[in-house]
Amino acid sequence: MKAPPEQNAGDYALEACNLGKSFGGFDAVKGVNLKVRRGSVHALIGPNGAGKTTCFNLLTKTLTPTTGKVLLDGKDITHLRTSEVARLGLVRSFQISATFPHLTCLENVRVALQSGHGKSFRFWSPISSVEPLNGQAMDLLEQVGLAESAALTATELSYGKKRALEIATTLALEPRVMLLDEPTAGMGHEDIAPITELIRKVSAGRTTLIVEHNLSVVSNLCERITVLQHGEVLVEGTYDEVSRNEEVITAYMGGVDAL
Ligand SMILES: Nc1ncnc2c1ncn2[C@@H]1O[C@H](COP(=O)(O)OP(=O)(O)OP(=O)(O)O)[C@@H](O)[C@H]1O
Repeated sequence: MKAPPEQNAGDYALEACNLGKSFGGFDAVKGVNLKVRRGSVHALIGPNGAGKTTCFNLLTKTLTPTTGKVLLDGKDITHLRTSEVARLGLVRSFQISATFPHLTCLENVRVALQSGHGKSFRFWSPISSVEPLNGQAMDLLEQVGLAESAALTATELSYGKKRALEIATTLALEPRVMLLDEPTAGMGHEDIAPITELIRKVSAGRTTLIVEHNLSVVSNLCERITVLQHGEVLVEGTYDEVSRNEEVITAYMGGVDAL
């Protein structure tokens, strides 16, 4: 039988090597090895308390690991700050609370563009200095289906559209590797399909890692899935592989029909 092609570091945009995090002696994440293939959408799933958020925060440099390394395009970024890794193209989604509720969609995206250009947002910036960003901001709103909502404030948007706005502000930072934390959390059924399609669309040409509880979104979107349990990797594979794995069925859901 022909051997599978060798993978090399260049095949992976993001890697965790023996990643660990202890909180006061409690190992929330232990010895995690994760390789996110360039151009793929990869999910991190697991039961409550499995260590997904801690792992996500380690990868996005919001937390400093107790052990191990994080590599971006093979480069060790373990000791860089979030802002430094963002400049290298690793960007995590903003939470809804991080969008400015009383600014319009256009203004929110413009703020993100300004921060991407290395300028901090100033409410007193003369309008003439930010207007050149309007075209770019409108393009981003167009990409996420919010062009017609450009003049609405974030508070006037439905929950699903707020998430789309959050994705537009993430795209404003020109991510090559995009990390999305529970993009469908708290969403009504009607918003899940459009946001899944939006993530599929904006993931094209990028590498995406998502932490997601909704398994139908994961099966729909993700080529590879890593299952965490008790802070460790239980299994990694395609959705079909992990959903048939006995250990995953027992550990993750406690029932054969659950996945
Ligand atoms: N700052 C902290 N201090 C102490 N323990 C923590 C801290 N953050 C997380 N933990 C613990 O680490 C473990 C993993 O938590 P984490 O939030 O990463 O899991 P999770 O898989 O994201 O869970 P959920 O799906 O419920 O959000 C849990 O037992 C949690 O209580």
